[in-house]
Amino acid sequence: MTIKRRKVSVIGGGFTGATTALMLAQKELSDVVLVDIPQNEDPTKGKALDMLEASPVQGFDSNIIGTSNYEDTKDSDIVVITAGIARKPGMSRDDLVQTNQKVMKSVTQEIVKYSPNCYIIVLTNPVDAMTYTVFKESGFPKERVIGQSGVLDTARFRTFVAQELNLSVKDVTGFVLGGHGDDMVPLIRYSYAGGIPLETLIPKDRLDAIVERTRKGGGEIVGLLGNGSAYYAPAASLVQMVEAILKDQRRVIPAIAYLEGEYGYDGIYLGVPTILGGNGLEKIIELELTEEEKTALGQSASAVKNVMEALV
Ligand SMILES: NC(=O)c1ccc[n+]([C@@H]2O[C@H](COP(=O)([O-])OP(=O)(O)OC[C@H]3O[C@@H](n4cnc5c(N)ncnc54)[C@H](O)[C@@H]3O)[C@@H](O)[C@H]2O)c1
Ligand SMILES: O=C(O)C[C@H](O)C(=O)O
Repeated sequence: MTIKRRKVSVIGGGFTGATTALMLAQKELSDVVLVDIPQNEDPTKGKALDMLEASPVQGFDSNIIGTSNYEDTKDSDIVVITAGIARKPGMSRDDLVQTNQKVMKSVTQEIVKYSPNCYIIVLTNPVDAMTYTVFKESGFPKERVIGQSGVLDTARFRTFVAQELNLSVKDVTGFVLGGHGDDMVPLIRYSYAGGIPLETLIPKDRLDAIVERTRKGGGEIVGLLGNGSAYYAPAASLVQMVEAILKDQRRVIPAIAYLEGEYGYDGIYLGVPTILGGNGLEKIIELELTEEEKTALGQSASAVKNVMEALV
């Protein structure tokens, strides 16, 4: 019996795509195929070769190639989509919808052609609506098409809480519900430091400030970078999701999932707590929400629905 190496293709070889490829290889999760448009083929090959040349120093054995030929993605276990444009200062994620919808449709057709059994994880913004676009275009079951936002938004929240309390980030847990926009809903009631509820450790006004900073976390980085958006923490977030599926970890991870009645929503993709494992999105965890939390989630869902109405 031959044991096959795992293969992850990353579509879009820009900041998030290239960083994701490197992090996947550094963890030896799979071989990696980094795909960009034909005009960028040489720089994409160059990035992949440069990463590969880091492997003897760092001691990882994953292969990495750069390409614009989708045949190279054949039989991928997981395909991550980071292709498209990113926002610049003064723009919202929703301003990207028209351009990126077209990109989602074309790359999905190629993905499906060569890897009809893969799992797809979407990063491209506006990510809730782009995940929906990929779901429709692929014809895949909902368990195999998910989007990334919650791991990143939660990571930002955990970072700010750890800074506030001067504690290890490892001891801080939390999670964020809803769409990946400024109306996202960090759930304080379910957030802890070493098992101790945050509400008992941080005064309300400070917690409110942390929630607000989390909501605007993407914009804070866009403002600082000046010519693009975050990529290190987004790439790390994608890698956590890929790892949960490839290793069948059954981790509780906030992901953008297709809702069919859960939380009172039907036919939209929205960030919710899920179980990710070898079968992709194995379960959506439904929590009892307070009236205030339901209202906040409703606002976030309305923002996602508004973007979905702009889809063609
Ligand atoms: N969901 C999230 O949490 C999250 C986090 C970070 C970034 N993003 C989004 O991810 C996307 C990528 O961000 P980035 O910083 O990597 O941008 P980037 O501009 O650095 O890279 C995008 C790459 O996609 C390529 N591309 C464009 N059209 C393509 C196509 N048809 N096929 C293949 N490749 C194509 C471009 O040539 C470019 O190299 C943006 O939409 C950004 O908003 C989302
Ligand atoms: O903010 C952006 O445009 C990119 C990404 O969605 C993020 O949250 O960092």
